[in-house]
Formats: sequence, structure tokens, C-alpha cells
Amino acid sequence: MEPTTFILFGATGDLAKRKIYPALYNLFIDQKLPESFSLIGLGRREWSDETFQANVEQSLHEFSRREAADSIKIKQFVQAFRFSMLDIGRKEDYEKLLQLVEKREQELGIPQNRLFYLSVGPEFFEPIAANIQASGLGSTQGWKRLVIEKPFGHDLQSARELQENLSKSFMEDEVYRIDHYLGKPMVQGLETLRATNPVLQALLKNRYISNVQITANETVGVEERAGYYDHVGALRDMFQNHMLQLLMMTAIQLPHDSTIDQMREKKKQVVKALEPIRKQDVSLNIIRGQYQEGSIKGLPPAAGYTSEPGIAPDSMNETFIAAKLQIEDYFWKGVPFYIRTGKRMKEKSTRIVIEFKDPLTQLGAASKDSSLQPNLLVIEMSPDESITLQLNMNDPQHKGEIKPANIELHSSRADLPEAYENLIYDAINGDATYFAHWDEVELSWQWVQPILEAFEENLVPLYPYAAGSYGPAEADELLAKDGHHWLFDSKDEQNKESKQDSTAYSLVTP
Ligand SMILES: NC(=O)C1=CN([C@@H]2O[C@H](COP(=O)(O)OP(=O)(O)OC[C@H]3O[C@@H](n4cnc5c(N)ncnc54)[C@H](OP(=O)(O)O)[C@@H]3O)[C@@H](O)[C@H]2O)C=CC1
Ligand SMILES: O=C1O[C@H](COP(=O)(O)O)[C@@H](O)[C@H](O)[C@H]1O
Repeated sequence: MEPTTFILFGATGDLAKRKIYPALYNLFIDQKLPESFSLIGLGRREWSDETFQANVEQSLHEFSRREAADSIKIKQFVQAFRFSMLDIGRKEDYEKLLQLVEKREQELGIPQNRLFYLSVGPEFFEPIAANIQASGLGSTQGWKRLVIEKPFGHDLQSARELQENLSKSFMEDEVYRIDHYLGKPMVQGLETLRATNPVLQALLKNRYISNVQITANETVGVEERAGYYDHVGALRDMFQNHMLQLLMMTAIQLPHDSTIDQMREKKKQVVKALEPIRKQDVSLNIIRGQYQEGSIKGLPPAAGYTSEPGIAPDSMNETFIAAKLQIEDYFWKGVPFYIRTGKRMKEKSTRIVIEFKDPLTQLGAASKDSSLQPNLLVIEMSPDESITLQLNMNDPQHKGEIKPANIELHSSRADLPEAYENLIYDAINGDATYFAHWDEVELSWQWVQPILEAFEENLVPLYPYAAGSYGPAEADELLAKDGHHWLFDSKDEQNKESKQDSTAYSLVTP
């Protein structure tokens, strides 16, 4: 791996301590960091290197997936860390930073490979990129990369403006837009699952598939992020980025071992093929909701959204969204994709469910056997990671009866890398496969824009739902009018019964 200087804006912030330091530490333990690695943390606080290192160490104790008990390893890890005070708007701070970066490069005898990680609010992306360029930090003799956190823009126009400004300082292949869902191991495995298994590849098309459901439900509420979330809502926070990326990763068709360019082109084609939604039709296909007081898993009632600290009492911001989308291409035409995401839901669950058609009904069998459950392929990403195939089998104890059987594959490794580990590793190695390309981001905003406008103009009702539920009843009706229902929820009685009755074959992969 190439020697790297990791320059972290926002080194004193929440994301750095909860995600970035633990990810770097786990890469270090797994020997997946370059041998010559130097990190320079930036913020306005007057921290010495020692205070910075102590804060990093503390964050490992609090947030690392691995117990950070080996004090020798931790000391080795943090000795690469230095701190420099920097106010984003002060040009002279960048000159001081350049001197420190060059000093460290000389001390370590390493080339000028610089990775700038912007773990700061989006209003700072442009001034930082411009100052990197103006100060000479960006004129390296090695490579330079810019890793930026979400959100990338607030709507289509602001995203375009941001892109235009960033492109004055960084080329597109130097920009790594983080979408942490693309770092999740199950998401990264989707393409391989399909491309290397002809049995799945053959079936993943409209001829055999009834519908696809993508869910990212959370039990947490707005937490301490009211200032951010109340201006953003579920549509911008989750749907425009994470959920549409999951849709692209589910729908792309690629040969095994395809290149990054092929993958990006195919992802782009998927969003391009999404049937556009007109502002006046938004309420037909999109349900928005806001959580009210309610109890999750028998705990004391959680406050309603508008009673949360920092939220406007009359806020019309959505904390839930459910949508029906159609991909107008050769493979998926006619297959509805249902997407939903919400806060304060009954359970934490991120999953993709693919429901297969019932060939018996299709072939016009005299009467459909109502005990038959649909075949399902379920990809669970959170809280556990697994792949389940639901099939129908003869119940050996009651001859002639047909029962669903779930074949569940899960990894025996309890310590799978976290999304940030995968993504930071890739950024250091210059592999942008699992980062969002500008074309995808722009097309996603383009598709979402009429929905943003319809919400702003109040053309879509804001349905209340109780905390601890599965969202407003209208989200169920969205599917019911097509003859479907949300699958694999624990309230999914049909599925619950079938699970109770079903034979489970649990396979653990090495
Ligand atoms: N926290 C999370 O879970 C997630 C965050 N994100 C994104 O990550 C980014 C960072 O979020 P988060 O860590 O939560 O934010 P915080 O508010 O916790 O941290 C902000 C950081 O920015 C620095 N900062 C603010 N103003 C200035 C300035 N004028 N000059 C120099 N540094 C400044 C602060 O340093 P100091 O105060 O020392 O100046 C601090 O380190 C945001 O874009 C957010 O949307 C994305 C996904 C999840
Ligand atoms: O990006 C975000 O994601 C989290 C949910 O991430 P997950 O990996 O726990 O599913 C969400 O809570 C947050 O609001 C959003 O900004």
C-alpha cells in the first residue's frame, strides 16, 4: 500500500470519534493501513498532539467494534497522529497546515500522497476545497483525493453548484463521495451473489419477479441532530442517497469481474430508467409520515417528533417515507420496487426482499393453493447479516402438507468489517467502486426533485404514525392496492405463521 497522509477536517467532531478513528484502528489491527501512515487532525480547538491522541484513544474505548485493550497497540496506532488548529475560513491556517504536512512527509520520507477527509458540515466543502487549492496543499507530486461526507447538496440545483465549485479544485476521479450504505458488507456482496450464481442470475428479471421491497427502518429518533434533521427529513437524509443506492445495487446486471466504469455506467442506467414522477402525481406513489409519541418494545413512551428538543412545534418535516418506483428497462419493466425508511419504527431492520411470482397462478392452475407461500430471497443487512431463501417443501411429519422452509445463510464471522472500514480502506487504495459518482448523485436528485417540491408545496399529506409502529397505514395501502404487503416484518402475520411452521435450515458459511 502506498504511504499516505490522511488530513482530517472535523477531527474533534462526532463522526470522527464514532466512526473514523475506530475504522482506522481496526484497519491498523488487520494490517490494512499503509506502513507509512500519517494523520493530521484539524479543528478550532487548541489541542496539543497529546490531547488529540488521548481523545482518539478514548473514542476507541467507546466505539471500536474490537475491544481496544492492548495499550501497546493503541500507542503504536496514535503515534502517527498530529493536531493542527485550523479555522476553515482562515487562509493562513492552510499555510501552517502545508508546512506541517511537508514536515511530516520529510520526517517519514514519504511521497506527497494526500487524502483530504472532510468530516465537517456541508457548508464547508467548497471553502475547504478552494483553500486546499489556493494554499498549494493540493499541488502534490503524488496523488490527492477528497473524501466528502453527506449531504451532497440540498436539492438538484445546490448539488450542481457544489459539484461545479468542487471541480475547480479536484477532478472527478479524485472525489470520493461517501455513502456508507455502499460500504456495508452485504451491499458490497450483492453483485457477486448475482454474478457468480447462475441460478439467481437466471431468475432476477421481470419474468419471474413479482416485486422488490427495500426497507431501512430505525428505532432511534432524531437524537441530538435536530438542527440538521429538521431541515432535511427522511427524503434527503436517507432516500435520495442510501435508498436509491440500494435500488441501483439491487437492479444492476453485470458480468462477474466487471470494471468500476462498467459498474458506474450500469448504475447510472438504472436511475435513468426510473419512471419519472410528476409533481402532481407524487401523492399517488409516495407516502410521507411523522412519528408521534409511542412505545418501542415495551419501553417508556418516546416523545413525538415535534416535542423533541430543537424541533419546531409546527414542523412538517417527514421522518418516514414509503415509495413505489418502476424501472423501465428490459429486465425490470413491470416489477414494482417498494422502498421505505423511517425513524422510531418498531424494529431496526435494513433488508431487501425479492418476492418471486407464483408460477402456478401464472400457468392458470385451477385453484391456487392458499397455503403456498411465495418464494422469497431476503438479504438482511442490519441488525444481522444473512441471506434467506424461502422455498416450499413437503412437511415430513404431515404427509401431503406443504410448508415453507427457510434456508438461511449467515457468516460465522462475528467481527465483519464496518462500512467505514471498507470505505476508508478503498479510499486509501484509490478504489472508488463503492463511492457515489457525480452522475448517480445528479440523476438521483433529478428524480427526487418533484417530490421535494410537492412536499414543500404541501401537495402530499403528512400522515402521523405512532413511535414503535411500522409507519402510517397508508404505507401498507400503497402495496395493498397492487395486491402486495410488506414482507418479513414481525407484524407480517402470514410470514410469522409461516416462520413458526416452517422448517429452518441454517447454514453458516466459513
Ligand atoms: N455524526 C454522524 O453520525 C454523521 C455525520 N455525517 C456528516 O459528517 C459531517 C460531520 O458531522 P459531525 O462529526 O456529526 O459534526 P460535529 O458538529 O460533531 O463536528 C463538526 C466538526 O467540524 C469542525 N468545525 C466546525 N466549524 C469549523 C470551522 N469554522 N473551522 C474548523 N473546523 C470547524 C468542528 O471542530 P471544532 O469545533 O474543533 O472547530 C468539528 O470537528 C457532516 O457533514 C455530517 O452531515 C454523516 C453521517 C453520519
Ligand atoms: O446516514 C444516515 O444513516 C443513519 C442510519 O445508518 P445505519 O447504518 O444505522 O442504517 C441514520 O440514522 C442517519 O439519520 C443518516 O444520516
